[in-house]
Amino acid sequence: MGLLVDGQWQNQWYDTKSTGGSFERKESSFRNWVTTDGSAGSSGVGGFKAEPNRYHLYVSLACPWAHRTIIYRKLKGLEDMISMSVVNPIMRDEGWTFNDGEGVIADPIFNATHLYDIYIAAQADYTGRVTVPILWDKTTNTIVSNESSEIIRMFNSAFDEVGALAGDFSPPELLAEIDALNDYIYPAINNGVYRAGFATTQDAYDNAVIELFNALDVLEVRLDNRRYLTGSTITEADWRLFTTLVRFDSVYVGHFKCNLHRIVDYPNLWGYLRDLYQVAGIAETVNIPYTKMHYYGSHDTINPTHIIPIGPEIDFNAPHGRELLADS
Ligand SMILES: N[C@@H](CCC(=O)N[C@@H](CS)C(=O)NCC(=O)O)C(=O)O
Repeated sequence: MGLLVDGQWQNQWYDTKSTGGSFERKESSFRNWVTTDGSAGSSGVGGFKAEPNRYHLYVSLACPWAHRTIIYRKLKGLEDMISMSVVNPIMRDEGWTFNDGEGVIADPIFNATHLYDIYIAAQADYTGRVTVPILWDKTTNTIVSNESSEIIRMFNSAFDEVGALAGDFSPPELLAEIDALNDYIYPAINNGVYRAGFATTQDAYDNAVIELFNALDVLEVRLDNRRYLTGSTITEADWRLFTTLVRFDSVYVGHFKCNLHRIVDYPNLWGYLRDLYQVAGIAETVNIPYTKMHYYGSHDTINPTHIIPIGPEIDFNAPHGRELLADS
């Protein structure tokens, strides 16, 4: 794990000293938007028109933020028009690499060895973390965005006029509710598991875990009479929650010490997780062995032996019965 400083790679672990043992995720650096006509989006500069075969996505199959973009690429039928590379699951001193291994799809553009090469290609003096996902523009040779929440909003609609599949996961009438759910779920749950796992003081860990499980309890009640978070249709809020829930019992319970309960202990959350997993195409976006290799194999400070636990056994394909809530 490390970062680039003026385009030079430096190997260092997250600094939690300056924040009293708490892990604070840094803002993403590239914030441009692909739009139907190439006009500027809500941040960044214009010039990124939605066109088939123009963009390339760099991901890790382990990363819950990158997973969002893989799901949207799949559900919106963008696989033939947006190419994709997958980094090696292990991320240690050199950061993410394209070394051969489980799930790896090499970089067809630069044949890069390291993911940081892509950041340097976009900006030779880049300073910052080297994260997935990255949306790369093959026409202007730069990074459009490295912010997953914005990449999925682009994938949701920008390519509709050039052949994407129908489907709007953030329709205008639900947008305020989706944004409110995201604002609640991101700090407490999506990033909450990381705040627990990367904490370096007992207090920081305790606070993160308590907030995490309080939020899961709230959602368990919410899903009692709603099939999905906003009701009877799947929205962006569901996909953003899904990528954390699907990793929870295999990784976050053990590796990040989020062990008050497992997702299989919550009847509604567990049924809901299976329901989303069983949506056509989604199972293909989930790779639990790769995901376990990443977390248990990469974080030296948390798991210095790199031993990967064998379990748990989880049957995401078991019937969930939640279609009975469809009209609520
Ligand atoms: N805000 C970013 C966060 C992405 C992120 O933190 N990705 C992690 C993997 S799960 C990463 O690449 N970390 C490498 C690092 O921090 O050095 C997004 O949502 O796109």
